[in-house]
Amino acid sequence: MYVVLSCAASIDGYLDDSSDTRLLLSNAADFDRVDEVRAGCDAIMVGGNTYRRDQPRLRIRSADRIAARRASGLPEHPLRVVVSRSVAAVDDWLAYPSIDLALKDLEARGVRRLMVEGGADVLAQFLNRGLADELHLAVAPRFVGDPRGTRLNGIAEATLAEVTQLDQIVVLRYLLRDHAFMRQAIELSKLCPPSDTAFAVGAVIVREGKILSTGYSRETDPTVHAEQAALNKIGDAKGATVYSSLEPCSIRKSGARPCADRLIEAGIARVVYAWREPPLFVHGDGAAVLKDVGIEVVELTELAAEARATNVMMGP
Ligand SMILES: Nc1c(N[C@@H]2O[C@H](COP(=O)(O)O)[C@@H](O)[C@H]2O)[nH]c(=O)[nH]c1=O
Repeated sequence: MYVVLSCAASIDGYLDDSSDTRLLLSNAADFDRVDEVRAGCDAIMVGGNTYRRDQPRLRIRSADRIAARRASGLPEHPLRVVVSRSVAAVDDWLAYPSIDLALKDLEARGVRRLMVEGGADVLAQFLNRGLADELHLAVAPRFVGDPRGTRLNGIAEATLAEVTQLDQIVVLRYLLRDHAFMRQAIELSKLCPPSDTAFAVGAVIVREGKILSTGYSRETDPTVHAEQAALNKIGDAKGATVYSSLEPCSIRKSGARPCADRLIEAGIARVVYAWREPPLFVHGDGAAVLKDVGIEVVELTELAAEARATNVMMGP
């Protein structure tokens, strides 16, 4: 299940103040954006406090979006879910005593995309436990300054994927799994048969939060690169993200087709790498080649040392 966290915060990071009335931080355009995200999901979740205090409707507002869902065979609205030990299910709401039980049952019900709209406790649990794929944060141009209000708390690693301005609101879209997938790629690099003349690299190909394929250097023959090995195992990688512990190559000493070209040809949408290729064997600029054709490229410099450590020829 792909999990999208969505909330609006003040400049000072508050999701809500301590008053009984709902704090509206979004503007009309932003509520419309939220409506679009809702329409793309199978279920929407809130916590018990939000359920009690806000009495949220969690319905799609746009008639066009409802019609589009109906036309594609979906129910008009996503399922409505509350996680709380004390709230009982009413109307068509689904109530669960814990996030774990909710996720298990929603998965069984065929929910593929879940949106979580709050409150702070539920969002923090998803962040702290690494259960979420994306965070959409709308920042409103005001301060709340209420020490008894609730803030967006949590410990997670995030990369910025998109910034949108809707009049006075800035919407930040963060991806929350890049670091975990990169650590998996680095683990794969440890499986590479040793070589003094080539790097040890691991690669993971992911689409919509699911791993499509993995590979590592020299996995299937003495010259194969990690991205190439991973691509070779699947027919379709269109729109996927490739995590590679090393920047994809743009030139190969052997004259073989560089990985950057292979990634472009496969229709890869996004490339994340940890370690920029040092000019040891060739002078590569894979990242630039990929960016030139409009592929989103992200460098996780904070994991570069870990990716490099597998390569003993680089010295300590
Ligand atoms: N106030 C606020 C949000 N509040 C969220 O929306 C829910 C209410 O949904 P509904 O009853 O369908 O309008 C509420 O319970 C809370 O989770 N969301 C945002 O994007 N921006 C905002 O400023």
